[in-house]
Amino acid sequence: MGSSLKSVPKPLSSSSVFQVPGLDSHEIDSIAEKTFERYSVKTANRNGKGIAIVWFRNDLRVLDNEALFKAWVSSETVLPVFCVDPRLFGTTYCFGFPKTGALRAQFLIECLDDLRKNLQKRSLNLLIQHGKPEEILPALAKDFGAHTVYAQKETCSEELQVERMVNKGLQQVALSPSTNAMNNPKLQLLWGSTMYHMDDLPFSINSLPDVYTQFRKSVEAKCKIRGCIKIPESLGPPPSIDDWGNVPSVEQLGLHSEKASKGMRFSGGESAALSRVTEYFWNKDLLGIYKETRNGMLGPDYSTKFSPWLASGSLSPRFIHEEVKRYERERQANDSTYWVLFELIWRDYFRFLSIKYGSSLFHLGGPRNLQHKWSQDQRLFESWRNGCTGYPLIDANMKELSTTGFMSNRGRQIVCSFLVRDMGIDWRMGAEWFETCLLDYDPCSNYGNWTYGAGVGNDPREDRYFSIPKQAQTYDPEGEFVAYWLPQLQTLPKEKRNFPGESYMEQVVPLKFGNTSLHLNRQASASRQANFGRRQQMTDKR
Ligand SMILES: Cc1cc2nc3c(=O)[nH]c(=O)nc-3n(C[C@H](O)[C@H](O)[C@H](O)COP(=O)(O)OP(=O)(O)OC[C@H]3O[C@@H](n4cnc5c(N)ncnc54)[C@H](O)[C@@H]3O)c2cc1C
Ligand SMILES: Nc1ncnc2c1ncn2[C@@H]1O[C@H](COP(=O)(O)OP(=O)(O)OP(=O)(O)O)[C@@H](O)[C@H]1O
Repeated sequence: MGSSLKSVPKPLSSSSVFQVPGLDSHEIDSIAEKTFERYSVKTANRNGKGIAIVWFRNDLRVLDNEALFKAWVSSETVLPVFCVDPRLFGTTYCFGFPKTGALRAQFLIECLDDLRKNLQKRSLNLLIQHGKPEEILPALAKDFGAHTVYAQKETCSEELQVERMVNKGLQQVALSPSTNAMNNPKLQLLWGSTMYHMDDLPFSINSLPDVYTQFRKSVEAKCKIRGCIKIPESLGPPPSIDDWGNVPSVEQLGLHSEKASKGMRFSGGESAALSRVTEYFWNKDLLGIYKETRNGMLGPDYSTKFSPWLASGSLSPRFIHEEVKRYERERQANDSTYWVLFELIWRDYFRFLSIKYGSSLFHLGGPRNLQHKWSQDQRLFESWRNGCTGYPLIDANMKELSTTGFMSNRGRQIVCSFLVRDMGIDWRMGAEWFETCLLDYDPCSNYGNWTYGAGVGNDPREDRYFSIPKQAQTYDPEGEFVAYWLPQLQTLPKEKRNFPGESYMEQVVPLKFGNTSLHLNRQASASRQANFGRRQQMTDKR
């Protein structure tokens, strides 16, 4: 990587906001319309009876949604439901941060608006109810006499617990004396979140390789990525419902509305997701240089920015795969076009790891159950969280996170390493703060990457130290990124912006391996490696 970082257009002014995708609402509607047309079928075999419910979770899309398609095939009427679960707006497990920050709540609201609109175009609607799925779904199944509730399968314990309770609630419907003898509703969970289908893996989940490369090579050699599920032009008729419920406002979710005042502002929803794919692959033709730009930090175009839509399920990874293949046929195939799939396989891998390792992904010792003395020093943690550590590269990244709900992959690795290695802070504090803020929060990718960053993940080789001076020199050599987020650095000469000395703020901790020159870092590192109780590498590759 290093100096070969190719650049893409970057923000010019430090107060500009970049809408992602950067298209107006007419263009977005038109791209969504055309994509839906390509993925629509005029007729499909519908042979079911009665009513089926679709319980939308993290699959807020119409295209390539197996739960929606199966519900349609197996019924005469589909009832699509989203439950605004109050637990999602509570607090994180250990440290009591908001479970969903205002920026992600806003993104979710836009996803729901768009999902409703796209269902309405296909003669359906979205019922929005406030409350717990285990209370809402059995009540609806009973009232409508539904035979099945279809939903996308999740893998982490909080979601699994809800699945169990919904299942139990549905069983009780069948036992209730007032229930029609025919009404015995079932919960049918379908796999849908990954690019490679779980049923197609060449090994059982318990035998999932602990080394990513082994996993990747094996699935690439032995599995085929399934095609997207096409959608019937009409999903109607809709059930007869007087009040379909309103999409909530941020305030109704108990949060204060926030909008990114600078940096990127993402538009939620499937239409925006499909438009971002078109913008990045086709309009701007950036897919062909992705591998050379992906380690950037500034602006919307150094990487795909698909993650917020993938996390909410507004975008199917199989759709991205089909678009990559189409681009390779129609434009060019090179390392960059492959590399987007390579990264999506990382995403799949973390999802499958969450099944193999269960709750240990969230525990301090991680999947390897390593014991290490961690600090929970509040002052240090807050300086990290608020972007006041005295290290511009850390502070700029943390300000981007709280202002926009996004941070580059490079930034995430650097701030994670700093919190864990240089500050020695309990990694779960960082992971929970990410859980609050990230638009793309996904328990598997978030906690999976944090356990790797903290050196407690399943693969001991993913145990890395990121040297801030080296990262700054390599990935922000002219200090453009730090000056964008920390305008007080703009007047400094470019080479000083990441190393401002006393003209910036005091550094809250010294770096574990020194912070003056790379040469010194390497010398110092040799003598201090033992501190962490295991081997740490001065490598940047990922
Ligand atoms: C500490 C830490 C926490 C993270 N938390 C999350 C999270 O909660 N949700 C999330 O989606 N990603 C997370 N990531 C992974 C990665 O940083 C983001 O997926 C990526 O920055 C999103 O930007 P992009 O869509 O432009 O990515 P691109 O570079 O364009 O990559 C394309 C897609 O590949 C996937 N991908 C890329 N890198 C990774 C990775 N390391 N792990 C898993 N999937 C990857 C994402 O789905 C991404 O959208 C985390 C990484 C770190 C180091
Ligand atoms: N989707 C999720 N997002 C965030 N955290 C999650 C998610 N799913 C599970 N967790 C976390 O996983 C952890 C383990 O949950 P679980 O109730 O299974 O714990 P456990 O194995 O009994 O652990 P313990 O005894 O330490 O509480 C909790 O911290 C829980 O909040």
